[in-house]
Amino acid sequence: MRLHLTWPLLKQIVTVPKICFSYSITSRCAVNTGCKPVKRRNERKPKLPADWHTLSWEERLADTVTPLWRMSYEEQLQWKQEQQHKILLEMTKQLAQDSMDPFSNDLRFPLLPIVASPVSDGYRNKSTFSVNKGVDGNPKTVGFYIGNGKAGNIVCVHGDHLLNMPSKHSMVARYYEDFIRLSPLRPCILFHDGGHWREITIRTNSAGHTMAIVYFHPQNLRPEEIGIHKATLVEYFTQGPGAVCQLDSLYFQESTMTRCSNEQSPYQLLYGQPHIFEEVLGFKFRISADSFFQVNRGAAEALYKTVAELNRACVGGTLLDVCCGTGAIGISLSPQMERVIGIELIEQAVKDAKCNAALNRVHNCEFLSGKAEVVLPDMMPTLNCDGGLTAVVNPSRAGLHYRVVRALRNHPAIRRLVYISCKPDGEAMRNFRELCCGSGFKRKITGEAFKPTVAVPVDLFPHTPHCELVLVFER
Ligand SMILES: C[S@@+](CC[C@H](N)C(=O)[O-])C[C@H]1O[C@@H](n2cnc3c(N)ncnc32)[C@H](O)[C@@H]1O
Repeated sequence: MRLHLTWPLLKQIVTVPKICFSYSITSRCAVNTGCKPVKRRNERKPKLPADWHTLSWEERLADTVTPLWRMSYEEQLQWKQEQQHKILLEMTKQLAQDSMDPFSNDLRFPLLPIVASPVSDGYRNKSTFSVNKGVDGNPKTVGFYIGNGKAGNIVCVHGDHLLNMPSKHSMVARYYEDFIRLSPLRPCILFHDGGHWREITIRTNSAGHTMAIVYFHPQNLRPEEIGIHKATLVEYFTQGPGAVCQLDSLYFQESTMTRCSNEQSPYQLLYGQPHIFEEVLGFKFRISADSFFQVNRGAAEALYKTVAELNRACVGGTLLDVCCGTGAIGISLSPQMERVIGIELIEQAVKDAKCNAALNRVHNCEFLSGKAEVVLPDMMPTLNCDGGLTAVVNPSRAGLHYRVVRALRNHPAIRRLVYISCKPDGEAMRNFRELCCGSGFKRKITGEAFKPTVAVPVDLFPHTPHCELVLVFER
């Protein structure tokens, strides 16, 4: 379809993108979390078909970002259960080595059946699309990478066919592609090579609201020049072809690094509502552009219910919600606790968490801003532990800093700790060993060792190899 536009800033003839509204996915997990880059080499994935390089680009992309897509959801759950069993066996082996106990190749605690996601398709509420050279060589293609920079074989493929993203995300990405193709500015593919248009992140909620965040490299443009392109972008999405996306918020970030926090470079609201809201377990959550929120709302409810069940033994005391994001775990557990203290690195997320407590009339939660490794060790000695003290930790893939584990372990009042990890075979494994090792293992660990007592996988990421593992440690 060709449209003759009359809107002032882009008076051109535009071909509206042919959009296949099925599903697609982001190539990244949590972003803006301040975590270290993740090594993907050791990731557990099913083997690719032998003729992988003869497959279509779409199949190769699906095999890269949703490698379980060929299996039924039942088979996926079984596969994940087996993977979690292997990871926990490896953990048991490492813990046995640390304590010089014999290892008999069995788990010494129950691994409960994986909790399924209530929705297996189109579940993502956040996706980040890259800009790079497409299959046809067009450098203004918005999608997901296949290949790698070192080998120089990156191809950016549209993700419309992928199974885990709502069609709205593909739609906004396609219109963003159309917009940048109309723009006289180049895409920013390699930072040292110039160009401006970078990724787009799209967030949606169950009420159908949509937030888009456009990342832009300013290079040497003057603020007034950038202002013209921002105005063009707003016009495209409010009065031009992109208006069909019905964005509720449009943000813009001038970013010269792969990831910038709001403090490093503010998220500029160009249009609409400053926040997106979501409801989880009857609580309402405000989510800012920079804040983490679990990508699968329905499965997040299952996760938080699981944590609440496992925390039952600690009802009534104080809960430390370490790496609390917008306060989802602490607030959802607040009815069973006397007091909740959340700690979070991202300032916008802490503001959200405080607002969320107020929004839900929850009066027993407080949220502290900063690195857990700085905040927690100073706070621990001042805590009133009458009624008991417990912790739920849910760090990024980078795991907890050693100082956090040490502060938790050295506090005698903590008898039970719930560790939630989406990558238990990564840095979290180091934390499991630090929690369970003998006192002499590392300097200044004086507290009694923990032991794993039960594990429950919860599937937040159907079609991918990942799930969340909830692991309870007690002493
Ligand atoms: C996997 S998210 C979990 C968020 C929250 N528990 C939830 O369920 O929504 C991890 C969170 O840890 C935060 N984080 C990362 N490094 C941190 C640190 N050193 N200290 C405190 N928080 C940190 C991230 O900003 C992110 O919000």
